[in-house]
Amino acid sequence: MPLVEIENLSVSFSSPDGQVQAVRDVSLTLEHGQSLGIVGESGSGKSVSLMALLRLLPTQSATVRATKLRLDGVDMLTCPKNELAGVRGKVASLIFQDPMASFDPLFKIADQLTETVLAHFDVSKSEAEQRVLSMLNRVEMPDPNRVMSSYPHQLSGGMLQRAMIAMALICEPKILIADEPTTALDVTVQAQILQLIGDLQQETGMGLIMITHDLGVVAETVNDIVVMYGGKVMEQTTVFDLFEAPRHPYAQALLASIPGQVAGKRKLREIPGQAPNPLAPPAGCPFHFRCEKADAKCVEQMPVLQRFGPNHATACLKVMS
Ligand SMILES: Nc1ncnc2c1ncn2[C@@H]1O[C@H](COP(=O)(O)OP(=O)(O)OP(=O)(O)O)[C@@H](O)[C@H]1O
Repeated sequence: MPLVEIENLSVSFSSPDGQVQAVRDVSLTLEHGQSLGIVGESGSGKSVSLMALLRLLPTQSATVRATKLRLDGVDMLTCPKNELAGVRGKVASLIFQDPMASFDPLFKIADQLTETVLAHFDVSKSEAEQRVLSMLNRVEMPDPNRVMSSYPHQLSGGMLQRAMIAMALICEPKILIADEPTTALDVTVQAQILQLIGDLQQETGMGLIMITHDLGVVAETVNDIVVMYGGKVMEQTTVFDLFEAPRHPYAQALLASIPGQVAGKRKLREIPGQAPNPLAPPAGCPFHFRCEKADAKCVEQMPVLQRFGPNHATACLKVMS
């Protein structure tokens, strides 16, 4: 039984300007112990897809449709509201870009982590404190004893991010969902944190979904990858295959935008043009406005994901023909 099963997921939001079509017919699966990156530029529907899975979207404005939405076997579409927090708490932990948001500024790090342990496990306070210290060591926190007695504002960005990872992992989740976990950090610290997340995923055997706009971020941390654009999946494959032979013109453009990939230059290459308007998505391929290969058919016809071998699927009319 897969850890995550999302099938034909569509999400829209009602807004004063109309319906925002945030996610359109997205399907993806994650097996236990596997790692997946969801990549795409801002607004492509990455976070909303995962928030829909966890049933964390605002019920007043969001309409969620799917033929399957399962987390560790639990049907999240029919799960009673009063059981959702329990399912999420037992199965999934989330880490975000802003670790400050996960901590209460008024309490010491040790107290907050210890409370988390006590809420999840039937252990004594001193045992919980031991677990916290050992987890801080595991996330390679510098000077963990000092960190235990510090308030959140006394830690650097990198240390806070390590503390948030410790808080996420101390619940022993079956899946860690990391949404742009390193965007706010400088490049050296970013690399250390990504390495840490990758190592911990291997060590614990938990599943990992890494959401990012940066292909470089997932290259070292995950095995499989979903490339999203305009609320849709454009390409689905292994990281290795994507880097070796990207098929979709958008995936090719993303790869070309990684510093160092463009013949000798270390400058980010922008993809010219604007993302599609989610209030009025085009009938055809959402990337056709910016695609050098697009023709009249791409403007009218929505490409479906087509398989090329066991591990590679692409939604592009030009690749099929
Ligand atoms: N609560 C909401 N109400 C209305 N629209 C929303 C809401 N949340 C997200 N959206 C819209 O849904 C679309 C997809 O957003 P989403 O956050 O999933 O993008 P993303 O790919 O994760 O990008 P980012 O990296 O910037 O978060 C965007 O157009 C966004 O404005």
